[in-house]
Amino acid sequence: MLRIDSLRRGRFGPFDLALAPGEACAVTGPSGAGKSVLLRMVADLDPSEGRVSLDGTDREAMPAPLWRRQVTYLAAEPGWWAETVAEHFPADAPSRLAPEREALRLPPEVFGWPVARLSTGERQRLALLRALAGGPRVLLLDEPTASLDPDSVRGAEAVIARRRAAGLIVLLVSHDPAQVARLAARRLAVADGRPA
Ligand SMILES: Nc1ncnc2c1ncn2[C@@H]1O[C@H](COP(=O)(O)OP(=O)(O)OP(=O)(O)O)[C@@H](O)[C@H]1O
Repeated sequence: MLRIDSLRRGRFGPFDLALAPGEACAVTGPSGAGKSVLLRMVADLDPSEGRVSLDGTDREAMPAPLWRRQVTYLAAEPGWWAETVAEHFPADAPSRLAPEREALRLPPEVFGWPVARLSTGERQRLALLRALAGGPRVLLLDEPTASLDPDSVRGAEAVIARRRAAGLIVLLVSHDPAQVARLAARRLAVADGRPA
């Protein structure tokens, strides 16, 4: 269970939310409302006040890198820090993530590609695969399919749905109402930095 209690930072919040394993909640609201700020606070990427816990363990009780491996944020524009794709993944990723790579319509050779040659959509699909590689229990998805063609959107949604069936909790920011309806049974509307 992911619990968010009175999570706030400056003019953002307070936010309260509880999500059980396998649940997905869409964070909706206009541009600039504070959706990404909320996701970044949950991932402990920005300082915040309030309480966030996973199965009763407060995030303060564990080192930040361990928290972020369990509660993983996928930015709308993910960063790449090494030359090749493979350097961003654990060594066993090509075999372990093969079914998900395939569902995302990426070829087996993709791990050998230089990051510089990746298209925008390839970057977005690889960033989703990278976020899944650490085996997160909570995935914070910030417009995860904004640059994808319809077939790739379906592939990404199938990958997310399969992980949810295995217990993954998802917080999803999406501006596509149809995608929100497909992926998330719950909604958290945000306006002017607060729950609306
Ligand atoms: N670290 C920060 N500190 C203060 N203000 C911030 C910070 N990050 C973003 N903001 C501002 O807070 C507001 C909300 O930003 P945020 O990125 O959460 O919007 P959003 O709801 O995700 O919008 P979009 O749909 O356009 O991505 C914006 O006005 C932004 O400029």
